[in-house]
Amino acid sequence: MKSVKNLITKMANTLASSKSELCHPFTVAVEGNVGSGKTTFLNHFNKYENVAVFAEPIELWRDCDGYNLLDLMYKDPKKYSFTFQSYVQLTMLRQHQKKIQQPVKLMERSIYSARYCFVEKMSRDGLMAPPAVAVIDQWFQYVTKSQDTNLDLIVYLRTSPEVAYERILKRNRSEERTVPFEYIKALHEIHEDWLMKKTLHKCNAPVIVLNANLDKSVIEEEYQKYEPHILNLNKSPLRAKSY
Ligand SMILES: Nc1ncnc2c1ncn2[C@@H]1O[C@H](COP(=O)(O)OP(=O)(O)OP(=O)(O)O)[C@@H](O)[C@H]1O
Ligand SMILES: Nc1nc(=O)c2ncn([C@H]3C[C@H](O)[C@@H](CO)O3)c2[nH]1
Repeated sequence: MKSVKNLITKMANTLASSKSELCHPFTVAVEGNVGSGKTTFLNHFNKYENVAVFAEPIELWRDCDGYNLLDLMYKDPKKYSFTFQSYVQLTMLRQHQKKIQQPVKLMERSIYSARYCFVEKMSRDGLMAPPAVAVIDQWFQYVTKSQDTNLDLIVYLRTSPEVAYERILKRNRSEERTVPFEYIKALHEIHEDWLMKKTLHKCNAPVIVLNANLDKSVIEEEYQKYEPHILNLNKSPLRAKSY
């Protein structure tokens, strides 16, 4: 009788853990400077069927009811920073909320880097006035406390500003043509403070750091080195508590 009871308990626990995985997949955010190679990294993981990959919703930012908010932001940041970040925060929330069948969710950036890196930079540069920052932050605090935006792992594609900038020029995205090196350098320092020194804002998950300066011809090995962590093959313990 005892063995049947144990068997039923075991089955119930297995069911519960698989159900919880369906509701709360192991969620990984790939973070890094502009041009650090996030899209390229995501493409490497697209081949795994148990990973749902979500690229940054840049096409939404390029066409919000017919407006290219990304272009407007880069062309007139003082006028459009708040507008752009409001929409980025909404679209990133939607990415966090997307339900998947797979056990692992891999996202390009997150609602956290939008707030902690980009809004931070706009605030420092006086491109977003303090009242506007306060409103963005109130939404950010409310959303990250009331919705499941938790991350289980952050992959930091760490580049030098010089390498990132060189790649931006080579990719030649139309909206980024006016982006100066100083912006990329400052954004690099903000990522370093957030993810390496952990002196800026909260770092909401364990961070693994990849040397994203490595050239395309050899970087696959760097990606492969961390696959067990990213695919959660070691079945990490229960999810971190909500933030
Ligand atoms: N390891 C690498 N070596 C050389 N070039 C690379 C490497 N990774 C990416 N690139 C190239 O650099 C450019 C930027 O790469 P990618 O679009 O993946 O960066 P990203 O982090 O997604 O940029 P963004 O933040 O702007 O979306 C692309 O032209 C890409 O082909
Ligand atoms: N200002 C600002 N806030 C964000 O939250 C944000 N997220 C991404 N980006 C910019 C970087 C690339 O040009 C392009 C693609 O990543 O979009 C952002 N820009």
